[in-house]
Amino acid sequence: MAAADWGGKADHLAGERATAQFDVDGMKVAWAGSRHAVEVADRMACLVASDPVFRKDTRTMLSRKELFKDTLKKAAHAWKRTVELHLTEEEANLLRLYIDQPGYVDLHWVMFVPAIKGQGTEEQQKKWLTMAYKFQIIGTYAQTELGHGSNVQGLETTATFDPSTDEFIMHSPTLTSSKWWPGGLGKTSTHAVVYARLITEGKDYGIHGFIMQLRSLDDHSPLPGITIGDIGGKFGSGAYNSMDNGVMRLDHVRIPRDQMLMRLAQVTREGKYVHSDVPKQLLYGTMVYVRQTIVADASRALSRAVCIAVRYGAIRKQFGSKAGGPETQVLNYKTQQSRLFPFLASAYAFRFVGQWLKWLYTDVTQKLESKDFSTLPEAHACTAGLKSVTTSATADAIEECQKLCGGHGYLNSSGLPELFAVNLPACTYEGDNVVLLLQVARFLMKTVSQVASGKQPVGTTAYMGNIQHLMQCKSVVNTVEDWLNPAAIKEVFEARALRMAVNCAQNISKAPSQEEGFSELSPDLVEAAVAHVQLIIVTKFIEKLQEDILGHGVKEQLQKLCGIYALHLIHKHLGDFLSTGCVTARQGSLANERLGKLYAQVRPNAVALVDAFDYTDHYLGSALGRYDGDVYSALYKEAWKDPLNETVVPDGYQEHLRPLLKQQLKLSRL
Ligand SMILES: CCCCC/C=C\C/C=C\C/C=C\C/C=C\C/C=C\CC/C=C/C(=O)SCCNC(=O)CCNC(=O)[C@H](O)C(C)(C)COP(=O)(O)OP(=O)(O)OC[C@H]1O[C@@H](n2cnc3c(N)ncnc32)[C@H](O)[C@@H]1OP(=O)(O)O
Ligand SMILES: Cc1cc2nc3c(=O)[nH]c(=O)nc-3n(C[C@H](O)[C@H](O)[C@H](O)COP(=O)(O)OP(=O)(O)OC[C@H]3O[C@@H](n4cnc5c(N)ncnc54)[C@H](O)[C@@H]3O)c2cc1C
Repeated sequence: MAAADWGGKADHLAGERATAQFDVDGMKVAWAGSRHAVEVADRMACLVASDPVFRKDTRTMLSRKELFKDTLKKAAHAWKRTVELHLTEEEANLLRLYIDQPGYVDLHWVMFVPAIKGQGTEEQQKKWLTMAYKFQIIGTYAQTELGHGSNVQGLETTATFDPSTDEFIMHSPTLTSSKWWPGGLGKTSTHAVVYARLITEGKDYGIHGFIMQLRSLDDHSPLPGITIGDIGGKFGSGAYNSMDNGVMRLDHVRIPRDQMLMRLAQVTREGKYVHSDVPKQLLYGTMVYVRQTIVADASRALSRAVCIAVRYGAIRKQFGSKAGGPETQVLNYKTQQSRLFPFLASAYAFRFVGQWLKWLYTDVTQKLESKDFSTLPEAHACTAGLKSVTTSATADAIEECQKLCGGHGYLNSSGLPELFAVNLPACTYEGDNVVLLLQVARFLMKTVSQVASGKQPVGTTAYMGNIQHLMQCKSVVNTVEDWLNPAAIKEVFEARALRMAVNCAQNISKAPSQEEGFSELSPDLVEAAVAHVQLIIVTKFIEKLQEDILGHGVKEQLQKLCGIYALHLIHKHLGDFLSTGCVTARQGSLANERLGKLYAQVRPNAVALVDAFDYTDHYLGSALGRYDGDVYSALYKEAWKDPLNETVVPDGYQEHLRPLLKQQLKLSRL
């Protein structure tokens, strides 16, 4: 597909593609998850790339107002095409993804609709989702406030029941209770699920969700008592500035009682508070759903950055033989490989763990429907932990890819600054990554204490049941080749994760109270949580390799990437592995030696491995990452599109530059 996009011009990367030792189409299927997934993704990517309305090559040069209007235009056009072409939900989601411009529709589909699905009664779903599915209303998710984001229980907005009118009075009692951040709230949304403290019969029952209409469906003006605006420009050009993140104050706004989302709890006509038999944590269910989707987003963002850096690294040449021979492709430098190939491996690792997480989420949702809530804590820990580890690693990697591309990586036309700016907030939204890792740590501490009392852990913590062995085992690795053994790799990751968790639990137990111990040890707990999450990623990669993987050489390449993913973590976190006694210094250096060999084996396949991501030039949006490798022509062409180049002599010359130059010239003649 990318070849069609490239239009049959010279392929500067043909030599690189010729050295691939595997079937790229087979790898595309492994990456996408199925042949069907490749086909739909291709079709939707081409639809977007071939439609002039979805152009984005000058996006970073637009003013905020122009960018916002462009987003409205693209969203409306996407909806028109969705209806005209009778796209399925899967196709429509992909269309939105390839348009690649954050906007109100993300919040509408990814949070507003799921919040009503998860927290609304059947009747409420029927009423509100019917309108939402037809875009008769546009919704957002208004939880965070100026004063509180992470601490959801600390939110201040109130919803006070008035039995005399059968209404809730929605109110922002303080400046810090202003809703702050919700996407689409600023200028677009007509409705929102608003989270507020429910007060009835004089008692505060904590945070609950309410559906509120915010703007008139006739002229879009805010309804009486509601003050709304945009919170202002954000990091970088283009990027997340297409989104109208908003601020909202409510002044005693009345809504009917039946607009409280009543699946988890109800308020009766008389004002009695009644809690259902479902756990109250389901209030957080929308966040669990979105965290799961963010892992897939992270692998996509990381793979885009890696695709750009690998292709450019194969084109870019610096230095050469002293005898005047050809210069060296920068991708051939070992330092470049050791910085870049772990990201290539991570992109595949995050992709596969994201596919597994989607399965886990579906499984938990089915269990919840039959009132089995037993796997909810694990689903929370897995989504929180994986969201955290994958988004942090992705943001760091995109930044490093910019450096890997040298000066040209710093240009907007490389695509990397925008990719970084748009993915950086994923470390914060849907839960700050450190706050989420502390949730994982809490789950681990509980599991350790259950193991100590003889309970057998299940799922992703099942390894903790093997405590006798894992607390004292020594790695069996004796040669460089031994690090090829998945069982040997898994064992050291399990031992490291368990020992770090047990160390924390033991140290907490020495503190005056559990709470003080947890707080004092929180930096160690975060590291223990990261070790546990990295173990999940490594394990799921190893399990993926046990599946039927079709295509010549595909499995072999994935085995190498799995090795790189695991061994680069051992290298990076060697302190953990040494201090917990899981590996010796010698085994650590054997792992590093193995890593070097794997980099050399991946090198001839690097360009083909990023081709397998199957991105169009439109989606990649990078002069450096073009499929045909014609980097320099593209950079040169892109430069001339800058508004500064619209005139040869710049605006401001007559007022500021000319007088200065004339003045200095006059002075020099005196
Ligand atoms: C180059 C250009 C590219 C352009 C790209 C363009 C487009 C992209 C294209 C597509 C993108 C597609 C999709 C994008 C998807 C999403 C991104 C879109 C938009 C992002 C919008 C962002 C939205 C938000 O941020 S919404 C607000 C989110 N807020 C948070 O996450 C708050 C975090 N805080 C919490 O979750 C909680 O407060 C807390 C930290 C968990 C603490 O909770 P609290 O109740 O105080 O209690 P505890 O006492 O700790 O816990 C009590 C008990 O409950 C358990 N618990 C907690 N949470 C959960 C849960 N979620 N599920 C289950 N159980 C939970 C907890 O463990 C504890 O249990 P215990 O008592 O047994 O220990
Ligand atoms: C681009 C973007 C889009 C967003 N979209 C939405 C949206 O649509 N709807 C919505 O409701 N919200 C949205 N948000 C808000 C987002 O969910 C919050 O910003 C996020 O949950 C973090 O909360 P905070 O800003 O209060 O950070 P804070 O909690 O104030 O974090 C500040 C620092 O304190 C640390 N910290 C906080 N608590 C602890 C603790 N217990 N222990 C240790 N360290 C701690 C954090 O690690 C962080 O370093 C969005 C945010 C962004 C950036």
